[in-house]
Amino acid sequence: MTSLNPDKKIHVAVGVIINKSEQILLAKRPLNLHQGGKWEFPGGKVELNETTSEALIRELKEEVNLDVSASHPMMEIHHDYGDKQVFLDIHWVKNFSGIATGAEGQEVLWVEKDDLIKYEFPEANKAIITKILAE
Ligand SMILES: Nc1nc2c([nH]c(=O)n2[C@H]2C[C@H](O)[C@@H](COP(=O)(O)OP(=O)(O)OP(=O)(O)O)O2)c(=O)[nH]1
Ligand SMILES: [Mg+2]
Repeated sequence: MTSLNPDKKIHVAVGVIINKSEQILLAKRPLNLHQGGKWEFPGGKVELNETTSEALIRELKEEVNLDVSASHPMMEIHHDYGDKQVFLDIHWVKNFSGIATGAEGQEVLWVEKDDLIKYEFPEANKAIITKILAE
């Protein structure tokens, strides 16, 4: 990222959503998107004048139809995919209601923490999985 192109790095709000059974919600990225076909933690781009928590509330309603009441910072990851540079601002989401559904037609799954290693994620997510398993 250079000062001449401050918008080049995409600020993404990412939610590690945990239910009462300690399972974590995964969604499959649509094939046509960047890193398509891989599993992700739901989330999306933070808009101007929006906090990460606000972006998560909006994105998790849009993407998986959950009503989030609070989220808490977990970690930040800067990653360069070559074709795209991302700043992932990852939050824990433990306070929510509703039934998770792929509101945009994507596959969604509640997964046991120990099973996370069985899924294919974008490269930047490795550190997130490590952190979840250390909890
Ligand atoms: N949501 C999410 N994005 C991730 C994860 N890991 C990872 O590298 N990313 C990257 C992939 C994308 O380059 C970027 C998310 O951007 P996106 O374009 O899908 O954001 P969005 O959901 O707001 O999509 P859009 O509707 O604005 O197009 O972050 C993850 O676990 N969850
Ligand atoms: Mg998204």
